[in-house]
Amino acid sequence: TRTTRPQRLLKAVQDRAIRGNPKSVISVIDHYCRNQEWAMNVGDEKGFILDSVVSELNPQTVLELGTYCGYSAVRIGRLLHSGARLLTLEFNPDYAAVAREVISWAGLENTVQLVEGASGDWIPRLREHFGIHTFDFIFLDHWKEGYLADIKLLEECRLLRKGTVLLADNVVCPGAPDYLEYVRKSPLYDSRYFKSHLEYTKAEDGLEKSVYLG
Ligand SMILES: Cc1ncnc2c1ncn2[C@@H]1O[C@H](/C=C/CNC(=O)c2cc(-c3ccc(F)cc3)cc(O)c2O)[C@@H](O)[C@H]1O
Ligand SMILES: [Mg+2]
Repeated sequence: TRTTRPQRLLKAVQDRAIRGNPKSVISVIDHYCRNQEWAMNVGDEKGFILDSVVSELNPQTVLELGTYCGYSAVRIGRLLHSGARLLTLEFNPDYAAVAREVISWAGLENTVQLVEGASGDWIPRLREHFGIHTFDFIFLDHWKEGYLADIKLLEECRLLRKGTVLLADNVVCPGAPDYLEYVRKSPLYDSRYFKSHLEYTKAEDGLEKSVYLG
């Protein structure tokens, strides 16, 4: 049977990227998705904003919701200092299998841990299962209608602390209106929009950065 888009993206990484070199994995995926086959990675333009938020924060514990092919897990993981860890949740086993290969090709298997399953099932178990106290940084990039439920669940599970930064992809395209309204209205958050473009296109999109005030 035909290969899937994630499998073709992985093949491009294995054929063209240098093993153990996250920067080359990122540039191979961006080149492939810009020139051969679009895919819903955060991409290079919004990725640059993601990089600056992570670099400024220098987080020790990071959570990502929605791994897909592992592009943003590699983007974030490459910037983490020794001892820092990224947990990334992915419920589609085919995407998870591709993402594990991409993360391993980048040489980040000791920094990035992919956990297979639904965010709603796993968030309540992260503390007891992984010994996580609170997260320093959270990247939301899974189904857009799931953003709001998951941020509320993270609050309930007390996995946020004063200063935890949440960064949400696609708040304009495809859009996450209920999430945006919540973080912009809630006194619990100090929220700011970073205008950018939908990956590999000229369409508007952007990232919402929300700091939990506790
Ligand atoms: C509750 C739960 N738990 C665990 N994993 C979960 C999960 N819910 C979803 N996932 C996983 O996360 C990824 C899903 C990503 C969804 N992203 C988008 O839909 C998306 C779409 C566009 C887009 C924009 C314009 C268009 F015309 C078409 C598409 C751009 C983007 O950047 C996107 O992120 C995917 O790997 C899915 O399996
Ligand atoms: Mg996205």
